[in-house]
Amino acid sequence: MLLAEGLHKRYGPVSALAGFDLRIAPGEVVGLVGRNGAGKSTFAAIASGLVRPDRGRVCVAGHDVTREPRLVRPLLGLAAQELALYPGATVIENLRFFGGVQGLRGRRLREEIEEVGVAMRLDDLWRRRVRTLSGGQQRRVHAAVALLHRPAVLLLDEPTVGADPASRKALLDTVRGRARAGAAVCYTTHYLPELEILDATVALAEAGRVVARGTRADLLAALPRAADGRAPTLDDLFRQWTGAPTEALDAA
Ligand SMILES: Nc1ncnc2c1ncn2[C@@H]1O[C@H](COP(=O)(O)OP(=O)(O)OP(=O)(O)O)[C@@H](O)[C@H]1O
Repeated sequence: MLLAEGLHKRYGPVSALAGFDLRIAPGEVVGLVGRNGAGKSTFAAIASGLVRPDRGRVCVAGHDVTREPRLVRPLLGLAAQELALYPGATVIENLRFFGGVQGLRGRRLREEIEEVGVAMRLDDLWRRRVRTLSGGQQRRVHAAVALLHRPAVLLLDEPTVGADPASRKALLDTVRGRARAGAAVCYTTHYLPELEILDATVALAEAGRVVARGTRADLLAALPRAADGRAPTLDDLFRQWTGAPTEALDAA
């Protein structure tokens, strides 16, 4: 379980988070959406212990991310927006290295690499150096690293950027499977149809806070019907809070 309470973070004059609260239950996928600069990546960086909040706290399974990093680290898997891989090493060398950092050894390491590699369609790429892969392929390896040790909490920040349809499906299926197995997942995206595929609940961030939170059905039920009687959609929800046109989501 992940619990973020009252997070504040400033970068000089910029307020990145201003009272950000979020709770994610085991087995739940939360789709964290919001326009550029709303604070989504800052939240992921704080929740994974990479950045300290000015105020507020994040707990994973009851442990404070800032105060108890050694306890929390094995429970977390982060695929940040920026790739963190060794470009001169092969795919399998990267997975072995990062699996080892997470404490996987021997047979368990081999089995987890095999499983995540097949699930994420990496099996043709094992011996390729990361720097020779396409952007979408690199992002797939990056997400595989986050999944490798079966963390209780997964933080995935726009993991499908640049993914072709088959790779997108592979990743979404894998994430859904991990949630069914009990992981709490925070999934950031600008592509709202992914929330349906993941059967995600929604957290909508705006100006450093979560301004709407709930199941898709509950949030949509609270919206008025359009003048033409059309049932409201997630795009309508997004537009109501951010004023941003829907096209901005797909273009992002
Ligand atoms: N390291 C940093 N230094 C200065 N400002 C930063 C830094 N990181 C984030 N910010 C600022 O904090 C605010 C929130 O940024 P953040 O990256 O968390 O937004 P986001 O919701 O993830 O956006 P996007 O959808 O573009 O990924 C923005 O105004 C951004 O410019």
